[in-house]
Amino acid sequence: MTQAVTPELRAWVVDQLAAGHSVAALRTSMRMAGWQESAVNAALTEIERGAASMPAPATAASDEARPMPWPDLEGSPLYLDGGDRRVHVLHTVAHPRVVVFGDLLSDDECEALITAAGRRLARSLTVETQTGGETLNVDRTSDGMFFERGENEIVARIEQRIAMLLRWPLEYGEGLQVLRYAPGAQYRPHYDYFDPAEPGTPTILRRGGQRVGTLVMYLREPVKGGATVFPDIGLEVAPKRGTGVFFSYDRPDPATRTLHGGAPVIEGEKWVATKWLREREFS
Ligand SMILES: O=C(O)CCC(=O)C(=O)O
Ligand SMILES: [Fe+2]
Repeated sequence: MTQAVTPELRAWVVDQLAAGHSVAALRTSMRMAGWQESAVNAALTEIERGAASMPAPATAASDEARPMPWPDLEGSPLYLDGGDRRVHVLHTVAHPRVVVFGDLLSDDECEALITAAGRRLARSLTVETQTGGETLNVDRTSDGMFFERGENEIVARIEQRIAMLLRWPLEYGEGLQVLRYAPGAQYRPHYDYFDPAEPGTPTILRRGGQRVGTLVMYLREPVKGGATVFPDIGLEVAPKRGTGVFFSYDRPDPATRTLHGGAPVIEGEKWVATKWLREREFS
């Protein structure tokens, strides 16, 4: 039996959204109230269609904690269960919310990602050269590519692990991005959320909502340089292979103190894989 979307349910969802509750929080409440996933999806789709033409609420009126991707650090554990792997908790910061994971990826997993991504990086660079359409972004001088979610066995396994560690549905994640930094390459300090003031942002948000968390995983260590830096708090995370730095941000605002960047690589090559998490399903 499929549950129908009643006018009451629809009205309730509209009210909750107007009060500034996130879609992720609504999904959780609806599921807890016994609504089937299909009814939840149908209601949200219907309302999203209507909401596209409505102004967004001016501010998130609620002070209530909304669900965020974050590991269970209750009792300050040294290790976390990543399902198929025991992951180390090396370092945490409260504001911004940062956690550094050790032994998140095996050496073999790092190499497999580099090999799979490297083929595609080479190809995309060739295409750019052929068309002459290479655009040089001075803020980001690395080369990158995206995997599809679940594209191959390694990617799927890592995505599963991340979902379990961060207690965030796999479907809310973007495809894994791989970046390669040659000597001199860097990623200047930036925020990963989409700037609400940019004209293109509402369109981007239609697919999965805002970004709420970033996990940067180091696949290959440079010889020198290449730390992930958080200038607001003076934190530098060393790009150690297999380690990952996660940070979350509950609103698209510099007050989250999530300004971060990739410092210039001085010697050697740095490779990272980045997983961005959205507020809701990214499809
Ligand atoms: O390479 C790094 O250390 C940071 C990467 C980053 O900020 C990103 O991928 O958004
Ligand atoms: Fe970033």
